[in-house]
Amino acid sequence: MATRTRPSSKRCAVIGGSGFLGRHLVERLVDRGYTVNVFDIRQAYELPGVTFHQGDLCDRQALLLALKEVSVVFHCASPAPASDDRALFQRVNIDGTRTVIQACHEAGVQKLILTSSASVVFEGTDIKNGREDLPYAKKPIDYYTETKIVQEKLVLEACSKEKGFLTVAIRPHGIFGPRDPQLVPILIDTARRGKMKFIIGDGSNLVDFTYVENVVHGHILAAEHLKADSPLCGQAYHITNDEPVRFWDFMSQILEGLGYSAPRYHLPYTLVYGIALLLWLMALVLRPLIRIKPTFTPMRVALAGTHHYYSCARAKKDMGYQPLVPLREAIVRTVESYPHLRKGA
Ligand SMILES: NC(=O)C1=CN([C@@H]2O[C@H](COP(=O)(O)OP(=O)(O)OC[C@H]3O[C@@H](n4cnc5c(N)ncnc54)[C@H](OP(=O)(O)O)[C@@H]3O)[C@@H](O)[C@H]2O)C=CC1
Ligand SMILES: CC(C)=CCC[C@@H](C)[C@H]1CC[C@H]2C3=C(CC[C@]12C)[C@@]1(C)CCC(=O)C[C@@H]1CC3
Repeated sequence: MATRTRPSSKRCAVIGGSGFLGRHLVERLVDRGYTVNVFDIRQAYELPGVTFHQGDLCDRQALLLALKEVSVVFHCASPAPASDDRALFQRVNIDGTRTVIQACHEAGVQKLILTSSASVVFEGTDIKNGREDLPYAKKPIDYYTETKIVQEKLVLEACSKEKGFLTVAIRPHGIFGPRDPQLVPILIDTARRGKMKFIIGDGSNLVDFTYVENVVHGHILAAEHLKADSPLCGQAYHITNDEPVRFWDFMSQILEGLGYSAPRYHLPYTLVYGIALLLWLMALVLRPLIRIKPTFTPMRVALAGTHHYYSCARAKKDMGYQPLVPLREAIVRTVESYPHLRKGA
């Protein structure tokens, strides 16, 4: 058992603090006067006021060292959705989260803030202004989502005022911003391979894209408002930019901002989804012989061709959330942060 001394409310740990969201969160926490322990499988940077603990979150002993004298834990580690590795998702998002909760108990941590995902309610069909009381997806669109659902339930069910252990889940959607290794790089890679010519469906589907600083703001508000007498205990909160945008307009603004042409030709949604499903099945059958990673997975086609935007009214009401950076400004900042992905660079 770890020795317990009274933790300071300004001492926190960020599990997954070397990742895209995690690092932005760490930087903001340091600005706000927190002392931060980062726990991650890799160390990606150095920062004054931050102590790194390298390890796998499934390793309780390693975690305990990072949680010593910590009162608030942010858990934003996960394998990347693109890894599509069921056993890895199960091990890290489910078994690993159980270990995180257990280690929090042993270390005397008072608050656990989980980065969940709005996709826990998404089944590949339209969601318009979805609220947190939508049921969890019965048929999640991939293993990542399947394990994010179980992970969220584990964390919210662990909330116990009696034990002095409070939990909350933040559900962001479509996080983007400087240093994101997914959205802009995937988009530009697709454009460079000449595959960004088509709009899937009629192009009118609205989606939430959330600037990383707004997601960070939601996490810190949640941590600071989470108290035994607050409505946040054991609840999930959507955090978005609160400006749903046409998926294809958003993609076009990033593409054009970086000097590429926006897609112009339309393809029927059901046709592209059917082809993606076929390719995915073929990849599954051939997996023992050869590992293929198709660009157009059914999950990606569903994300690109359906409405999926969420209400953050609950976060506004319970924790005074308002996005800090509007979408237009967020897109400008993001485009400027990727000079190496500019056409011709
Ligand atoms: N990006 C998005 O659009 C959205 C993200 N989310 C959630 O936000 C969180 C952060 O996402 P994001 O910043 O994009 O992801 P990143 O992959 O950038 O960050 C996750 C970090 O966790 C680390 N990690 C993975 N497995 C382990 C492990 N077993 N032990 C310790 N550390 C580990 C990763 O290391 P390594 O890179 O080596 O794997 C990485 O540094 C995730 O929980 C994700 O599900 C939710 C909604 C949308
Ligand atoms: C809204 C949301 C949850 C975004 C998450 C990030 C990624 C899932 C997207 C980032 C770039 C997107 C993209 C496509 C699908 C979804 C993304 C990977 C396509 C592959 C969809 C089909 C195309 O025509 C090309 C797109 C490239 C960019």
